[in-house]
Amino acid sequence: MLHHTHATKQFQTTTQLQSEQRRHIEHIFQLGEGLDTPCLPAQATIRRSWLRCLNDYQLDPTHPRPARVVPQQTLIEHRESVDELLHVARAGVDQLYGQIAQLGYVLLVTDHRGITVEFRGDPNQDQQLRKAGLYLGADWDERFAGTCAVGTCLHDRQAIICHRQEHFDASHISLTCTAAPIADPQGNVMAVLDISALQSPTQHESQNFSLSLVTLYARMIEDAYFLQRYRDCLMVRLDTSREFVHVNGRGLIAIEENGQVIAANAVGRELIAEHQHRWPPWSANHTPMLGELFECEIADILSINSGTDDQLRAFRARASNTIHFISLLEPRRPRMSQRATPSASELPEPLARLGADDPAMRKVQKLAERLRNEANVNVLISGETGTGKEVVARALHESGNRAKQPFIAVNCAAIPESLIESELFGYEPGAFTGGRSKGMRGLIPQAHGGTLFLDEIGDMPLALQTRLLRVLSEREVMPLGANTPVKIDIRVITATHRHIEEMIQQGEFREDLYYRLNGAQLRLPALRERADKLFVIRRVFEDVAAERATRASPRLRADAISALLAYSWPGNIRQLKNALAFALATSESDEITVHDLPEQCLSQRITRNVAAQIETNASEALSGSLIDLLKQHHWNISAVARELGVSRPTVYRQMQRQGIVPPNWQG
Ligand SMILES: Nc1ncnc2c1ncn2[C@@H]1O[C@H](COP(=O)(O)OP(=O)(O)OP(=O)(O)O)[C@@H](O)[C@H]1O
Repeated sequence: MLHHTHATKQFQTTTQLQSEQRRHIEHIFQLGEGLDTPCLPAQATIRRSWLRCLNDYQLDPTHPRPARVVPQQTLIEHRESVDELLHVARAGVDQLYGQIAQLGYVLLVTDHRGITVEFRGDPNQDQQLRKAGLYLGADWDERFAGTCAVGTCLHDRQAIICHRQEHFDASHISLTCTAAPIADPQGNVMAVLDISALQSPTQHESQNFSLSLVTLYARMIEDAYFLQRYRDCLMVRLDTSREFVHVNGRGLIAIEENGQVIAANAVGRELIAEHQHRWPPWSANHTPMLGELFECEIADILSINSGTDDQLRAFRARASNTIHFISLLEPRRPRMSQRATPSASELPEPLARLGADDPAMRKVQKLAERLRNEANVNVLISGETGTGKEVVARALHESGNRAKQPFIAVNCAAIPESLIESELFGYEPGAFTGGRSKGMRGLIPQAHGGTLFLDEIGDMPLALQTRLLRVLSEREVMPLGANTPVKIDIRVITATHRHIEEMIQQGEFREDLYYRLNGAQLRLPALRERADKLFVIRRVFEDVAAERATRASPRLRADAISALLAYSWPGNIRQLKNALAFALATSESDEITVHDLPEQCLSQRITRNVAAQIETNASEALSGSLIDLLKQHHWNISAVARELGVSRPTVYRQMQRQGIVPPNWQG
């Protein structure tokens, strides 16, 4: 009997919902036809979004779409792109969820494309939540899901409630969702924080508190991310209330020691905007001095911690004439030339030098530390071009017990296919025409006792892969023309920027060799993803300046740092190094400013297909004049690569494509 009543009730609810959905669809069409009735949503943002759905995205309200959850691999890629943010946000996400879980809400964090990359919800409601799209991997892009809190928040870049019938898609009209954007230090939305519930009271006002809560947490996460990003910098924290500066100072501004602003959080950017009387407020090309924003000397700011008991001081903002209370946060890490970090100091020096505090790099450093004396574990280093694969291979070698033995680096893309075998294995006198009369000791035997680093392993021809496999399993090589094999004891490190798994599927790389080489894998992060980007910029600047050794001590000004931080670096550390070398070579003063940087570093951030893009750029740059350039540089490939701002392998690849063979390789 109980069962029966329950079934009847469910049936009524379903039919009731269906008629509500029909009415909802009618309302959407009414708006589309330009009618205005009291049943239509009051919020202008919602109305505009409905019209976008109808007119721009051509969504059909009569065809509600089931929630779309992206495949696992795609989800992993989306998560990776906001990995650092998620890491920083975790505590805030858990705290917020702790406050709303009892009220029947779930919590979502999406990336800037609307894909749910973090989720908290009641596992007992798993089925229903998944069906409603309240799930890890769910796609809430407005163009797909229609008007919804996440998608519309992403479009309008502001916090929003999307309550029940305000959703566009009829299958979402029982949901209530509230979302707020999370912006990066440049003000670009990089994620959205959302809380949603399957059921809620009908009144819109019931969600006002959700809006305050989500907005508050989004700001806290944004600020935590900002503090993490700029923790190597001096930072001022400010608020118009003296009591709140230390606990919740709303403004954060990272500065150089001379008071030059490097970056600011949302409140800080507004303050700068007031000063600059323009919008958008933030431009890497124009960063003011703190003394331009407030009536103060930089010395007043720098002495805050020692000057007053409560460690804050009041300054008047020049633009608004309001008083701000300012406290000073010292950098958490040692500045500029102090290289070691507390955790890094436990690492051997060559490994500690690789990074300051980036989660992916820390993983690499820790794993390398464990592997440094494990010569039997072959290490594969992967990462985009210019991320420092060879530098890491050397650091691994130098930190281990083979440090005093040879480190032989072989670029498989740089040696012509016809010579690679003799170069690697060596040859006996008279083994082939064109060879040296005394024969040659191959690169593999040269690495005996030490480390052999095979760069661009994906470019090794298939036939040679078979021979390499044999060398690795038998631990001996047979030089060309020799009768007896030579015993070798080598540690093998390989590197690639290609997807070897895909090459295996296409039959271009031997699977058994891959497993043999991939005893452990070190994945290097792209420069644009590194949390310690500032450290890398400063470190590379020091290296480049030291190499030149022509100036006393050049300085990188804050405006230049800010531009370098904002750029996406498709060519990674190599490109950064080239940009800084260019700036040092062409600047007329010891202070490198944003105006000294190559123009490309000031352009918009590139986010997609970066590796492909640099290859294309390189191809274009190289297409006509490569042979002339090579002749001009007396066939010095490194010099040509430097001039073009590309890697040596890229030059080699282009040479291969264009059939150019250096004179000393022609038999
Ligand atoms: N941690 C670092 N600190 C300073 N300079 C670095 C660091 N890592 C890399 N570099 C510099 O960046 C440049 C590129 O490094 P490297 O050749 O190791 O990259 P790669 O990943 O092997 O490149 P490719 O894929 O093109 O072979 C080099 O000039 C190197 O000195």
